[in-house]
Order: sequence, then C-alpha cells, then structure tokens
Amino acid sequence: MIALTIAGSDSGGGAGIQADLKTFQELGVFGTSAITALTAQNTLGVHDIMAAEPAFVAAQLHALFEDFEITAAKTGMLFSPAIIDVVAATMQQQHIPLVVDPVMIAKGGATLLAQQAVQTMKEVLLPVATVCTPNIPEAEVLAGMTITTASDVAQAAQRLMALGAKNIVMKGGHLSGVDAVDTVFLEDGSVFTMTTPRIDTKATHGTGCTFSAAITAGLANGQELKEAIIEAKRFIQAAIVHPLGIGHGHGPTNHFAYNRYDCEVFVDEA
Ligand SMILES: Nc1ncnc2c1ncn2[C@@H]1O[C@H](COP(=O)(O)OP(=O)(O)OP(=O)(O)O)[C@@H](O)[C@H]1O
Ligand SMILES: Cc1ncc(COP(=O)(O)O)c(N)n1
Repeated sequence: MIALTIAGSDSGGGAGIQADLKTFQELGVFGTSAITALTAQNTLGVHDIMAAEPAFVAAQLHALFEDFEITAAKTGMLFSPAIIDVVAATMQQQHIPLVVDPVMIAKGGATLLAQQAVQTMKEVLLPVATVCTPNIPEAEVLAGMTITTASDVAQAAQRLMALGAKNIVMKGGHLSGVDAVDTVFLEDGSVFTMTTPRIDTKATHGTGCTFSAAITAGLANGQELKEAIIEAKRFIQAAIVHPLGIGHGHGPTNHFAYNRYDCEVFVDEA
C-alpha cells in the first residue's frame, strides 16, 4: 500500500515529512512525499524556513499521481495560501482519503502557516478533508472561538464540519489533566473519546504529525476510519511513553515503539 505526505521537512527528524515517513514505514505502508518547505530545525526550535515554489509542489504531486496507486494522503505544514491552493486543487481530483493536520505553529513558537493562509485553508482545504485533526489552539483559530469546555470542543467541531471537513479529531494534548483525551466527531453523527494516560515528558516534538500520519497509514491499508483513528492513538501513545532521549529541547517521539509495547486506549462512545 502507498501513502503520501504533503508537508514540510524537519531537519531534526522529529516532525514533518521525516516523522510521517517513519510512521508509514512502521505501519507497513510505502511512503511518498511532496515537500512544501524546508526548515532548518532541531529540538530547540526552528532557525529558518525556505518555502517551495507552489509550482514545484504541483510538479511533485503530478509526478506522484502519474505513477503511483496512492491509497491515502495527509497534509502537514503548508505555509502559504498559494501552496494550499495547489494541494486542494490536486486533491479535489483524486478520490482518496485525505487527512488534514492543520499545522500552524511549531512547539518552539515558529509560524509554519502564514496568517493569511488560514482563510484559504478554511475555504479550499477543509472541503476536501476526509478528516481534520486540529489541536486546541488550531481549532480555536479555524472555528473562530475560544475552547475551554467539552461543549466548546463540540461546537468548534460542528463549525469545522460546516466548513466541509467530513470528520474531526479534536486532540487534547494541549489541555490539562491526568489523561490525554481526544474527541472524535464522525460524519454519521457519532461521537467518541479516546483516553490514554498523559505522560509527563518534554519529548513531544511532532506528536501531531506522527498521529495524523498513523491515521493516514491505516486508511492506506484499507482500515475503516474509526479503527485507523484508534490505532493511531495507540501508536502515538507508545511513541510518547518510550522517548529516545535525543536533543536538548523538545525531543522526538519514538517511532519504533509501536510493535514492541502494548498500550491501552480507552474508547468511550458518547
Ligand atoms: N503528554 C502526552 N501524553 C500522552 N499523549 C499525548 C501527550 N501530548 C500529546 N498527546 C497525544 O498526542 C496526539 C497529538 O496531540 P497534540 O495535541 O500534541 O498535537 P499537536 O499539538 O498538533 O502536536 P505537534 O504540534 O507537536 O505536532 C494526541 O493524540 C494527544 O492526545
Ligand atoms: C516541518 C514541521 N512540520 C510540523 C511541525 C510541528 O511539530 P511541533 O508542533 O511538534 O513543533 C514542525 N515543527 N515542523
């Protein structure tokens, strides 16, 4: 099976294209990539960004879809309105599941999505998203509201679905509490939460990239969306529980942990 990631390169290897390809590999999927930007980055932060020309992003996508039977794709850092336009136009023509991880700001605070690109993301990318996986700050920006309670989470998810995203995973990594709880809103109206113990660690660089790549790998393998989302939560939990101890800042998660450790994900249907 073949999956595609459309995202930025993280020279430090913990997030972006590198995290996505490692996750695809671990989950038994052949990974292809269209790179939207280069970042000079490590676990301490982003030093510099060089965006790709939108036409070159289009050229990469054309080369991939011309030759490969890609069965699922994901987006990560897209940086500019023009790159989002290219990606949305391409994905509109491809009838495969698309996971949109609406990456905006890196852990260290660097801007990975230009301010003026938020509107483009809402207008052209969310309508082609099979599933969108915002963290709380991203959901606040896209839904245009503050999120503090569970009912805010539900209202924000409804707003993103109204913009065209078919299914939503609201990630709870940025909330407080003893557990890391994600809430999933599916197209058929069903809602469920996924709960794992919150791990007290600094090694959470690229958690969102890894999680969305794992969902994409599951979809590429032909799993049902719900099954792919729950399996992705198991994957990211294993990757956080067993950090690698690399770098001096927010270290990368451990993409090799999944097949070696068994983590429980508690699923609660609302
Ligand atoms: N400390 C933690 N312990 C357990 N699970 C966590 C922790 N932090 C995040 N997660 C889980 O990791 C996944 C990614 O969530 P998160 O909210 O961190 O995404 P993100 O902010 O987009 O990540 P990033 O920007 O680092 O790529 C979610 O399933 C979330 O519940
Ligand atoms: C190329 C790229 N894509 C995504 C992230 C987000 O990951 P994080 O929020 O953990 O910094 C990143 N830092 N770099």
